[in-house]
Amino acid sequence: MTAEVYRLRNVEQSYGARTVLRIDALDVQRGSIVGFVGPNGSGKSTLLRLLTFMEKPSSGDLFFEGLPAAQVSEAVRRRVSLLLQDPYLLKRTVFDNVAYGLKVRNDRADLSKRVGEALNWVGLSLDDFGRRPWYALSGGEAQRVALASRLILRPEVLALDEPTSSVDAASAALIREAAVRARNQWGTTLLIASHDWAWLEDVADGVAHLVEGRLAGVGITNVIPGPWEREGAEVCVMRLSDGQSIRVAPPPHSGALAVLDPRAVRIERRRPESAFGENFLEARLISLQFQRKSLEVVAGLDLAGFSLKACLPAAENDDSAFRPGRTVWIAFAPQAVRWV
Ligand SMILES: Nc1ncnc2c1ncn2[C@@H]1O[C@H](COP(=O)(O)OP(=O)(O)OP(=O)(O)O)[C@@H](O)[C@H]1O
Repeated sequence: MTAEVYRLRNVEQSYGARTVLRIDALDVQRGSIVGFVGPNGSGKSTLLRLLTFMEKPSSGDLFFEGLPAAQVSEAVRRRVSLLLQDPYLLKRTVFDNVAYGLKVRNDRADLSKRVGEALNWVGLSLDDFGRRPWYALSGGEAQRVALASRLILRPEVLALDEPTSSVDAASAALIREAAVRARNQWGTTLLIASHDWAWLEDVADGVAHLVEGRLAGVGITNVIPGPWEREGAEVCVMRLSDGQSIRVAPPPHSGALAVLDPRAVRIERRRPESAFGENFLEARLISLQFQRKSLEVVAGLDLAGFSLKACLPAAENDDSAFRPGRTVWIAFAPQAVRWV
């Protein structure tokens, strides 16, 4: 078995004449947790459908465990499971829903015990829920039953598409714990599309940012939205609604995305005396979030209506100089902006 469970090269997905996903390269290691974040319509669900064999890419190479996707057997595909935001349950009891996958596989040994265990993983008991029909469940319970019906199969890959966005906080916590436990206990590779950025940053080995169907980067990333205007041959400008502007080198082709590493953004408390060669902009500090893994503090900034992130080493904020609500100055070099 390869260490890489997925390898994608130049994968595109189009619907009619519209290309909605264009992934140049993506590798996923076995047993890793990969998060996918991005605005609505950026292609997260489409990518998860390709990775779980629900759809075939329009073009490009998708390898699963070293094999081209088209050659992956039905038995192997069944070890890959997708949980959607709105769970689909069979019009049967909770027990039947959770047991269904095992029955289809003709694997009926200790059925009740295994259904009970799978339900326990998501905080439900067989005694209380086993005989309940599908319609007598809250949204959070239904989502947990749907997850249990996948966990009982001990999937090799579990893809979760916005698994917690329409459930309450208690159900969300149970879903998050059960998914991570599957990875820790069985080595299940987790692919998670979510707007829960804080959770992904906490548990994922890498968080991939999708913007307009393309991978804008892995880790905390800024995409500067534009629109960009040419100012001579060497400079492109984005004009903000408050009169400020951002200047960068021109893109290599139209349609490229401007990406700015948050570690390349400096935050200053006062207006700098000289702005020569750098972008200096007034911003409002909205949030500060400590990252346990990197020991950094991520500052969320509002810049005339669009948000930007900057990383502060934790020690730098010892004197609480930066507090949410304050006006600050941010600085970054034009060359810090990459085009992808
Ligand atoms: N079957 C389809 N036919 C046509 N267009 C589609 C189809 N599926 C997705 N799209 C389009 O592809 C783009 C990406 O959609 P996708 O659902 O993958 O985005 P997403 O990042 O998951 O969005 P959200 O966060 O809103 O769930 C959207 O513009 C969507 O309208």
